[in-house]
Amino acid sequence: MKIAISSDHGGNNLRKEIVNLLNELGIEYKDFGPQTDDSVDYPDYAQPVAEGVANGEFDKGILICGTGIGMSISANKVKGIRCALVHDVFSAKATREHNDSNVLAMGERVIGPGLAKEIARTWLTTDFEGGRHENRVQKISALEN
Ligand SMILES: O=C(CO)[C@H](O)[C@H](O)[C@H](O)COP(=O)(O)O
Repeated sequence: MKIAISSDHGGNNLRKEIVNLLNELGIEYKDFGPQTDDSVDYPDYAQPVAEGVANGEFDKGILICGTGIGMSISANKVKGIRCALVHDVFSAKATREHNDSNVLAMGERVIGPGLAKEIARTWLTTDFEGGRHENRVQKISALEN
């Protein structure tokens, strides 16, 4: 599995925590930054991650900003992206099983690093259930056309 990850300035600290988790789990990743704490615009950092997942270069993406909202709105503008904004472990599991979400968004100003790491771990290790959810995910894709 290959992961793309980025944040804005509001998500820098949590991004570093999640990068540590990816290292612990032995998961390959590309970190799209930012490399400084300067204020940046979240769509600029959502774009390479979302496009990289949509074009198949990466299997999944993780995006972090202050709330996760700006990142999730931006990512979901890219065709093929199903970005889930998640702040609890139940939803992390459900969005993989039911929605086959391919990007996870979280907010550093909303939850602490312990919970965020548990959410990311759950999201990364839960498979799509298929079955009745297959048709629903296809209908999401149909909305893009
Ligand atoms: O997009 C967001 C809100 O939906 C993120 O939380 C951003 O990180 C936030 O807007 C950045 O705000 P700042 O005041 O410029 O740090």
